[in-house]
Amino acid sequence: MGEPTNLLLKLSRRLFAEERDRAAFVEALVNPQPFPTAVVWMQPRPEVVPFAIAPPLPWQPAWCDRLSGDQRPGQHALHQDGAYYCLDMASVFSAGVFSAIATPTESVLDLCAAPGGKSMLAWKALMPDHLWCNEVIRKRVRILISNLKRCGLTDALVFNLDPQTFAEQLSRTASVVVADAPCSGQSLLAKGDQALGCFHPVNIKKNASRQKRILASAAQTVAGGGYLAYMTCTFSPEENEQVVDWLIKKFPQFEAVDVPVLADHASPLAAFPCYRLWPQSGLGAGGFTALLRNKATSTEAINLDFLTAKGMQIYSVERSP
Ligand SMILES: C[S@@+](CC[C@H](N)C(=O)[O-])C[C@H]1O[C@@H](n2cnc3c(N)ncnc32)[C@H](O)[C@@H]1O
Repeated sequence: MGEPTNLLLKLSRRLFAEERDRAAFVEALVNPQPFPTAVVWMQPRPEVVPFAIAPPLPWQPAWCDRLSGDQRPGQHALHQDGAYYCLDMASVFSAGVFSAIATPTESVLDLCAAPGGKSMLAWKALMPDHLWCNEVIRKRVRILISNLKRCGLTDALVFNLDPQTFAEQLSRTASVVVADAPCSGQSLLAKGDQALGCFHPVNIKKNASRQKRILASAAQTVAGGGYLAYMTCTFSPEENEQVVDWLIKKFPQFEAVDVPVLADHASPLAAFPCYRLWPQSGLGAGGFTALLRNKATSTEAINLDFLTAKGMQIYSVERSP
């Protein structure tokens, strides 16, 4: 077992009142354990699923399976065929907020999309007429397109733009905007990955500023009556509850809404609804998620010229027999 740093111990004291909970949280980060993988079925689930499946969780959609034990679904031929997308259960947890949105939706904009997990989950959960997937880092666009193409989301449009461009060009347009924001990545430790400086106050502050910038653009892009889903894979309140609190104050037309399937995971660190998955739950590496609704009514028509000029189309590939 590794030794916890002072910064991790300090964070644990801010997150939990009970010593037992602090110890379990710290242990999950310094002594990583394997987490179950999830598969999201992008094609109809075969009658015989070639994996051992764990019992479903309350927030797990019917088109998603949680695998038991140490299985490698990414190496199966069905994966190459685009039958499913593999991800961490923490992503499925965060996407649980989609269950509180009426379907079908007109348009979903995923502002921080690569490699594509939340786009896939949004597409399955919300059945949008339009799926717009944006990734600001150019070299990550390729993996995003490759995953969307493999899984058959060839109607999606892919963008490589700063989120501010959407606020300008698709102002008050999208039914749902997803901001799975870059963060300090503290939950990566629970998976045994490195997350250098993830507890350092300067790093946390820098991430919180970037998250607020992204959310300000996101808020301006949501149509009247539409939704903004905010999620991270980190634990610092500065990047989670405090960012949502900032958003509600800055854009008072937004309110955080209840997500009934996540009720057991309500964050005790906010007076409004938002949700946390802890790494010590054993269900996933952890994360934060919140759903905000735009109470305003004004909506603008889709700017088709912008979509045509900046959206990259995904062409389907012929599958080999
Ligand atoms: C947590 S990852 C997204 C994971 C993805 N949503 C998924 O489920 O597969 C955050 C993404 O935000 C992108 N990003 C970094 N800086 C950004 C910025 N200033 N604005 C928007 N996205 C940014 C990163 O390149 C990264 O792809």
